Amino acid sequence: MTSIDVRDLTKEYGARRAVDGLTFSVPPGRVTGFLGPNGAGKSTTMRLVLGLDRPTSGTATIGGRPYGALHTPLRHVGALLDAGAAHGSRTARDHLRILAASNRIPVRRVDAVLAETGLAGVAGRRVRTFSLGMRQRLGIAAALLGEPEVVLLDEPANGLDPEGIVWIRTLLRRLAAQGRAVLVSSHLMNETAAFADHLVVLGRGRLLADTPVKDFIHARVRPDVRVRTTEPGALGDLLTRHGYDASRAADGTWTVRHARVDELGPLLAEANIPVLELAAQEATLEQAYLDLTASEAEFTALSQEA
Ligand SMILES: Nc1ncnc2c1ncn2[C@@H]1O[C@H](COP(=O)(O)OP(=O)(O)OP(=O)(O)O)[C@@H](O)[C@H]1O
Repeated sequence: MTSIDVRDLTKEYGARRAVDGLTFSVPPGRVTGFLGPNGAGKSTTMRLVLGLDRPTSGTATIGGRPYGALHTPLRHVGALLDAGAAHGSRTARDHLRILAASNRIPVRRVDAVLAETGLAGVAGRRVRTFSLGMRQRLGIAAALLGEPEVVLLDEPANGLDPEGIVWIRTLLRRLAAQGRAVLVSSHLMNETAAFADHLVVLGRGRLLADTPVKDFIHARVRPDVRVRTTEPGALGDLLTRHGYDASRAADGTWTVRHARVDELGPLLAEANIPVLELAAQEATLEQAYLDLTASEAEFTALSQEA
């Protein structure tokens, strides 16, 4: 079983520290979502893991070895960094055949990944005629060609239509269930919550969080409760008396902040307030993420420096 291990990793471009003392692991059998505002260092970290750039200090290894030390790396690590990477004048099938041959991957895998990524019907078309979504699928096909134990995907949902987004979610879950280590960067918070088990969050090159998705949301955002009643005035009084922070919408619905349904329900029953609706509003990953990264966004840093 192979994992990605990043230890004290730092990368400087001139005076700019893109990655700053980063330590985390991506273990097998789960999807790790890689989040952070623009410029936080996600792509740089992935490039360092893939040996496309040299760290200033620290290490990034796959199964304990740097990428450059792997023979036939596509058989160990599959990556999608830039969907534009395929040669436009080649057909999708030829592109994959060349990759397979140079990595000693059996040619039968070409048709297997074309089928897996929904490209079998367009395999004979030149890549330059592909839409962004089709290129994205081809990049994922290339990443999966060598049945790698480790998969890194940078923004794989880019350019995909809603059906494609559901497909990628299912694919990521399946790759993890097969025991692979999967690291996926994304800007789509709630989409990330739909496929990731675990999150690594960066801000300005530093590690802000390394935690299961569920804990991340629950630790940062306390849920609200919606209450509708035939007696909104009486409900307002009751909430005030018990010290709740609540607000009433034009249609009479109350939103009670940082409350739980099972504490409000008995309170309303005791006060004989008829309930039409009592529902928890689930906190989203987006809320938790914005809360965490609000002070970390690069534009904030820039405006402080200015
Ligand atoms: N080759 C390079 N030369 C100089 N600076 C670079 C280079 N690559 C990245 N940077 C800088 O390093 C920082 C981190 O960039 P990186 O692309 O890794 O962030 P990111 O989290 O992937 O952002 P995004 O979500 O926008 O893709 C940014 O400030 C960026 O400008």
